[in-house]
Amino acid sequence: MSILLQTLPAALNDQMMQMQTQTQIPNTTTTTTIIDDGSAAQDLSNSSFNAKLAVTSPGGSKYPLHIDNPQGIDAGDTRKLTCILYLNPDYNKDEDGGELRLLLPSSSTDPKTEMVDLTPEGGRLLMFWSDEMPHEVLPTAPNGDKDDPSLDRYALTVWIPTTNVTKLHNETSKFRNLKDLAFPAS
Ligand SMILES: O=C(O)CCC(=O)C(=O)O
Ligand SMILES: [Fe+2]
Repeated sequence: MSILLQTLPAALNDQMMQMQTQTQIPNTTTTTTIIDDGSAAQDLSNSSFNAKLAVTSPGGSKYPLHIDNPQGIDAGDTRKLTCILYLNPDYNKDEDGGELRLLLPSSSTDPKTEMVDLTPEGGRLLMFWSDEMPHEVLPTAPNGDKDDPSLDRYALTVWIPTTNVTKLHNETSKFRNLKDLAFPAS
């Protein structure tokens, strides 16, 4: 784990690691990357990050639809990349719930979103832009006993800031309209 955390920002700024849009869903793969294909030089920090280990209780706990960094520099928030590593090795997709739901563009020409649900299987690493991607966590083990610790959902999130605030809420991103589509009243 420590190796991952130390090398991830540098690797993401490496030309060899620049991602094209790549969505691998679901069960036979452990890595899912949903990143704009114009991702060269987002100026990700290689010296700082925030991290959170979230333990979500069974019995239907959920996390509502949101964008991690909706306001960007207006709120003093420079987080650009969200990386989530799921940690439940024995995840049971029929009972354990807690899928991460992403709202993605239907197509490059269609002003609609489609939902993509990803199971939080242990070992899956998911990355997306913190300032653009609407997402929510569906109920965790909705029929499970809320006091059963074996049903707890574990997720380690690392947020990596950009050192260049012009990269936040960039009007040239192909995901720039997702916020309005996901939150039409706001
Ligand atoms: O645990 C997850 O799958 C996502 C959690 C999340 O969206 C967040 O902490 O902002
Ligand atoms: Fe989030």
